[in-house]
Amino acid sequence: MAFQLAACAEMLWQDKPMAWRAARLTEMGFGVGLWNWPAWDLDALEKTGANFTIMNGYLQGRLTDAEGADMLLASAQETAQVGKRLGFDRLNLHGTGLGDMGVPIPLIGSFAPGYEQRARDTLNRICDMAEEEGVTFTLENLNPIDHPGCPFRSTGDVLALVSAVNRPQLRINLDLYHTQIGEGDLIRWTQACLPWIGEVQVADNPGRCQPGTGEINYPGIARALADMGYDGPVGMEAFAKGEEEAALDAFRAAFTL
Ligand SMILES: O=C(O)C(=O)CO
Repeated sequence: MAFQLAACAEMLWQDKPMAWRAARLTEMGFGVGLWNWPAWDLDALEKTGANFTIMNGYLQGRLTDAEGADMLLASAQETAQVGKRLGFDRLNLHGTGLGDMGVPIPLIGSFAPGYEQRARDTLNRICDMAEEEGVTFTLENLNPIDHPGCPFRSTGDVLALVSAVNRPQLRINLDLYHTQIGEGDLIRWTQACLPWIGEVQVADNPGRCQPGTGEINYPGIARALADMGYDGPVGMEAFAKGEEEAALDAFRAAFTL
């Protein structure tokens, strides 16, 4: 059983240019995940020939009201254009942005009554666009401590929405670091999400560093994923404790069966 391993370049070698990081991950045999595309030099990234796996969209708007939904659809479509240019497999609808003064704000939801139906309608519009563009979006579970106020602060929220929309253009980006903080019970949540998983993301807790630096039994999770028949993407979205190369080797070892 071989998983498709990738790592988030944003969190590694933070003193190096992004294209350098993408090239280094490629040399080491990993796919490349990225955040925040407006800051990047797309030409330089394109030249790396990296296998770009998942990109956090630079999103504006909201899922849950007409005006916000139009904005969100437009920014998801811009994300799709950048994603297609670099050949990303998945585009992540990230639930928060940074407002004035760097305070996190919910971008794609709200807690108003009835928000689920409006959110489903907007996600269906995003799926229609994704079908035309030939791209896949994911919705990621976040946790309420790192992302207070975010509507998708539990695995259950994300599972409920993605399973209700139930379209191939919308998958779950199951982030087990966030699940661990929010809910725990990682293997049961993975099993519940399995039919809709587009990617599994990993980091240990506390500290959000590579597998083996905290309390999560990632080799056990890798075995459970294999037993469930999952052989899809696993992305390390984590800081390196120590040297990046050693952190990536530890990640690879945890997910090599
Ligand atoms: O912002 C976060 O915490 C993320 O997991 C980004 O994907």
